[in-house]
Amino acid sequence: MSLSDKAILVVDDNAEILIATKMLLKQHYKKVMTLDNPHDIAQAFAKQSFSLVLLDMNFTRDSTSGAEGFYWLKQIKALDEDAVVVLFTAFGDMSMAVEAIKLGASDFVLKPWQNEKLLATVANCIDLSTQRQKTKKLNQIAQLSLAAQNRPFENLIAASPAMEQVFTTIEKAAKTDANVLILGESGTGKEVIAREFHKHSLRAKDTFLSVDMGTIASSLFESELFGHTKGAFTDAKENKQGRFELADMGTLFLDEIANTPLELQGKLLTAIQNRVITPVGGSKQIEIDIRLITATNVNLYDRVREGSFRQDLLYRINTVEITLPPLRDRPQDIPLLVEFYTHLYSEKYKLPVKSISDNTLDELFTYAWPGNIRELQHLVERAVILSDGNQLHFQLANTQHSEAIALKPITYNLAEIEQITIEQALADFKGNISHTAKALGITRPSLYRKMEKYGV
Ligand SMILES: Nc1ncnc2c1ncn2[C@@H]1O[C@H](COP(=O)(O)OP(=O)(O)OP(=O)(O)O)[C@@H](O)[C@H]1O
Repeated sequence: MSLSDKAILVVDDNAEILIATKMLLKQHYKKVMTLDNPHDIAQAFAKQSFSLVLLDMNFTRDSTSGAEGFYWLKQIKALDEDAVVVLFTAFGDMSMAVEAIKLGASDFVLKPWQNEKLLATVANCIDLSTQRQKTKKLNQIAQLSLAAQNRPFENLIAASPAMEQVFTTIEKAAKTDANVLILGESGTGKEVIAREFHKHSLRAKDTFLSVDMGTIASSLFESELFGHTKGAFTDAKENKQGRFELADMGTLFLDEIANTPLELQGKLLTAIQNRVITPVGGSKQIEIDIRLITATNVNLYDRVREGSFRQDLLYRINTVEITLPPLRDRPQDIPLLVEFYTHLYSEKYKLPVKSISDNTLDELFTYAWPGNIRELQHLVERAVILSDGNQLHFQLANTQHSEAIALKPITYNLAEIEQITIEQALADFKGNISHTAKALGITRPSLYRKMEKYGV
């Protein structure tokens, strides 16, 4: 029989009772600690958490009132409001039992005890403690409205070669616990890809917890990530688990990692490196088992050079690094995304599914998509609602491929520029002559002639 690793604390002033309970419990539980002086309880709690405390009711000689037991029970609850305490007494009666339960004890055991009965009570109470922890964690996750987001993501549209590469990386790395850093412009689908990693990982059945580091007030960073104990600061009315603890056994996704204040980056690094955290106001270290995925739309390497992001942290989080291409570099995905979102929003708003003209599609191919897929999604939604007739019309901002605007031509020779543009367009449209010709604003025969002329 394998021993449970739940920790139990036994507090009794009678040395024989401590020896007997320890011998009995040690057959089933790896960690059994005994104390003959209740004044040492706080010190023991500062060092580790206990799944159960067996507590005597009377410590002073000839005392039978149980008042001491009640006092120490309250002290334990003040140290850890979730502590599961079972009271022991040789002089127990029903009124004492009721009083103890009212004060937060989980059960009551009369001395002398029967071994089987004591073991059954301990096992039940430990189950209760585990259940209580789980419920608390689920409630907190639900409060963060993350439970709903925990469903697998089904709407992943991608057929471009650039995205194929991303999928190959996911296939290779998802089942390892390697830290993943996802880079890419805003709206390119970094969170979608993080969820995809989780969905294909060995932790898929556990929580995927997403934290937007850009929205946490800097004063609350530490407590949001690592939790706090009751009274750690003015508003800390009760113990609260941080996101690292809530994501235990699952995946923690830290979005906008570049927003982590420099003074907290060291603590983050220690937590990731040692897999332990210390809640604010607490002294106990808590072990955590998470898979870490981070994302950012800024250049972290530049941030390291500027001194606003720690290099050691970067090298800790980027074991696997993925750069998501902007939408303008994956034109093959545009028609698929438009079609997907057209159906989605037509259904949502109970409107007929409209088609898209070739001209409009051309406009979408040459558009720069500064907001990437998020922008496309919103534009399609608006077009589904507002377009007259049976075709979709898009209200595009006045931007063209940013590279075309941003980059100076590498040559001023018009023929060379034409050749480079044709080669680039052919690569973008994966050799599709119709789409390339449309994007270039020429006919298919004209494109063939030019390809022949330049030997493309
Ligand atoms: N491949 C895809 N197929 C369908 N929809 C997608 C795809 N990728 C992203 N989206 C949608 O685009 C929107 C933006 O995606 P997401 O939030 O993952 O981007 P992000 O890169 O994390 O953005 P930010 O940097 O602003 O946090 C979401 O509504 C998401 O559902």
